Amino acid sequence: MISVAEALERLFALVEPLEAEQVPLREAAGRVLAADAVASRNQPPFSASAMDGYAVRAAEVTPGARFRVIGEAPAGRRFAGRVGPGEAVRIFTGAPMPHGADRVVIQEDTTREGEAVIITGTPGPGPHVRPAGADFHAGDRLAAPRRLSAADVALIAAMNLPEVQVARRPGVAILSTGDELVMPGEDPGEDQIVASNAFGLKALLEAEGAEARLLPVARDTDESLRAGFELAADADLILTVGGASVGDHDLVAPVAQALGMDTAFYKVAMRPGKPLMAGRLGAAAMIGLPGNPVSAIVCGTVFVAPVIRKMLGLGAAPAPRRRAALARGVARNGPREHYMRARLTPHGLDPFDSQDSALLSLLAEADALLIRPPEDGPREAGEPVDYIPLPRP
Ligand SMILES: Nc1nc2c(c(=O)[nH]1)N[C@H]1C(S)=C(S)[C@@H](COP(=O)(O)OP(=O)(O)OC[C@H]3O[C@@H](n4cnc5c(N)ncnc54)[C@H](O)[C@@H]3O)O[C@H]1N2
Ligand code: MOO
Repeated sequence: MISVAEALERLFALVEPLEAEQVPLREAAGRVLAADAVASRNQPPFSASAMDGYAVRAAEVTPGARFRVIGEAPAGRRFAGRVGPGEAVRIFTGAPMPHGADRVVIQEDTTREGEAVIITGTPGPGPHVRPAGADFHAGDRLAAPRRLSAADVALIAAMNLPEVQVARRPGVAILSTGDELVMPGEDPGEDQIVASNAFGLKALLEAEGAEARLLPVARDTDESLRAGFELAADADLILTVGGASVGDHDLVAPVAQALGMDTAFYKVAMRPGKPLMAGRLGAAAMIGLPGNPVSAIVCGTVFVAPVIRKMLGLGAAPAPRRRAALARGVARNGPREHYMRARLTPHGLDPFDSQDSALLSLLAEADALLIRPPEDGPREAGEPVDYIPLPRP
C-alpha cells in the first residue's frame, strides 16, 4: 500500500491546469484568476478630497483664519479656477482638488458667514487629500493565479476592467454505485439506504470551484457500471463512489480496467479511505472513492479537493494543515495515517470517541480532521498535532 503523500503525488500527475475563459466581472467572484488583471488607470485618477469641507492653501490654515469662498467642487466636477491666497473652494468628499489648494479643512472646524468661511475649530494635521494613484497606478497588477474574493472583484472593477480571464471550472461526474442505494426522496426498500455521498461530494467540490453533476446510481452489474462510465466520459474528472473494496459485488476496478483504465494506484495506507483507486480513463482522470460515507468525504477533502485546485491553476499542494494542542490523550496509532474526526474546543482538539467511518452525524459535528501519522504516539493532552480544518460556510 502506498502512503497518502505518494497517492497525492500520483493524483497530481493525472491532471493539468485547465485552459482559461473570459467571464463578465459580475460572475467572477470565487473563480480563479488565470491572467493578471492590469489597471488601465490611476486610482484615484486625480488628487481628491477625502472629506467634506473647504479646499485652501495649507500654509494659511490657522485658528481664526478667514477665507473668501470662490466656488464649489462636488464629486465628479473639478472647480475650474485656481485657489489663491485668502481663498477657499467649498469641496465634497471624492471631488478633484482645485489647482492651488493642497489642504482641506473639514466643515466641522469652520463657520460660514455668507461668502466667507472662518476657521473656528482647531484643525488637525490634515491634509485630508488623497494623492492621485494612492490606491493603484495604471499598469499595477492583481497577479494570477488567485481565487477572487469580493474585495478582488471590487478592485478589478475600479481598474476599469469589465471582464477577466479565469480558469475553466473542472467538470466532475459523480457516479454512485450499489444495489442498495436510492436517491433522497425515493421510497427505499427495507434493505436499502439513501445515496448520501454524492451530495456531500458535489457540495465539497463546487465550493472548490468545480462543476459537479450527479449521474444516476449504477447497479452492481457490469452493464450498469459501463453505462455509468459512458455518461461520464466527457468529464474532466470521473468520481465513482463505493464498490471499491474486495467484495464480490465491488466491480468498479474490474469494469474500469476492462474499459481501458490506466491504473495509477489502488489502496492507500490511510484510515478511513483505504480502498481508494485512481487512474486515467480516456481523456478523464478517474478517482474511485470508498463507499463508507465518512471515507468518501475524507478522501474528497484530502485528495479530490487538492486535485481540483491543481486543475484550477492553484498549484499542486496538499490540503492546508494547522496545528493545535490535543484536548486529551490519544493511543498509539496503527500502520495507516489516521484522519480522526475531532472538535476544536477552547481546550484544544478533541477527537470523537467513535471513529466509525459510517457515521455522518459525527462528521457533521466535526470541525477538524486530526492527522495521526502511521505508528504515531501515544500522545498526551497538550501535545501539538496537525489537523485539516473542515470548512463551514
Ligand atoms: N474484507 C474487507 N472488507 C472491507 C475492507 C477490506 O479491506 N476488506 N475495507 C473496508 C473499508 S476500509 C471500506 S471504506 C469499505 C469500502 O468499500 P466499498 O468502496 O466497496 O464500498 P461499498 O461496499 O460499496 O459500501 C460501503 C458502505 O458504504 C455505503 N455506501 C456506498 N455508497 C454509498 C453512497 N453513495 N451513499 C451512502 N452510502 C453509501 C454502503 O451501503 C455500505 O454500507 O469496505 C470495507 N470492507
Ligand atoms: O478505510 Mo475505510 O475507508 O476505514 O472506512
